[in-house]
Amino acid sequence: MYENEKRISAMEALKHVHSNMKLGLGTGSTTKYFLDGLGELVKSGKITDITGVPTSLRTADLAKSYGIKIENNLEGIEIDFDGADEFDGSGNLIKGGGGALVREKIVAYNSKEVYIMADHSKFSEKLHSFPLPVEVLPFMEDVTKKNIEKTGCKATFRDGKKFKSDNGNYILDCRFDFTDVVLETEIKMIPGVVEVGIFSGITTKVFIGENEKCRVMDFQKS
Ligand SMILES: O=C[C@H](O)[C@H](O)[C@H](O)COP(=O)(O)O
Repeated sequence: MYENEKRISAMEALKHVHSNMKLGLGTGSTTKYFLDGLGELVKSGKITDITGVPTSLRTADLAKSYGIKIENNLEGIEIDFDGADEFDGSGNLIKGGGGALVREKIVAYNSKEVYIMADHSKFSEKLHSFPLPVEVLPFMEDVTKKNIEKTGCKATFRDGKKFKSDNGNYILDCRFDFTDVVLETEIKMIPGVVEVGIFSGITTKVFIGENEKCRVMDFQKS
């Protein structure tokens, strides 16, 4: 869905990459357009000396296949490029639809700039349309689920517990009427919760594909 808009947003974001940069490399289908484009530039030698910090095993594999140097070292990341499942007018995000939220949040938090690429359908005035992904430890996970539900949602294990993250944990998809960003800390306080897919105060730009064009929203990292 909206593949062309995803590609347009990724190509616009890619214009901010030049030789000799250290980048955060996100996960998902929109980021894949970015990585494909970056890979072409690297392979053709138009851009050189790119180091990437990947947010998932699949992103690491893809980047390596393009000859992009991979490093698991957070120091000096200039821009993190990633997608989102939903975003609002303040740059708050819901992430984790692909199960990569833990590593994505670590990389985003430690990057100077965070550029999000998305098609227009991911925008909501108030975050509500995408169920909030929460990563939980595979230990007493049914109790963790019940405690999360006390915050006002209906939670479901992704693929009935068949899905495990790169970190070996379960993902709960939590359906709220409205995902208030204050839930990030409330849910994170629950024992057994590893990370919450609310990214607040972390985005610096959102590239939004709208038909054949790209609109850019700017924010300050808090
Ligand atoms: O865990 C996955 C990530 O948060 C993705 O960035 C997010 O799900 C968006 O993915 P896509 O670009 O495929 O819609």
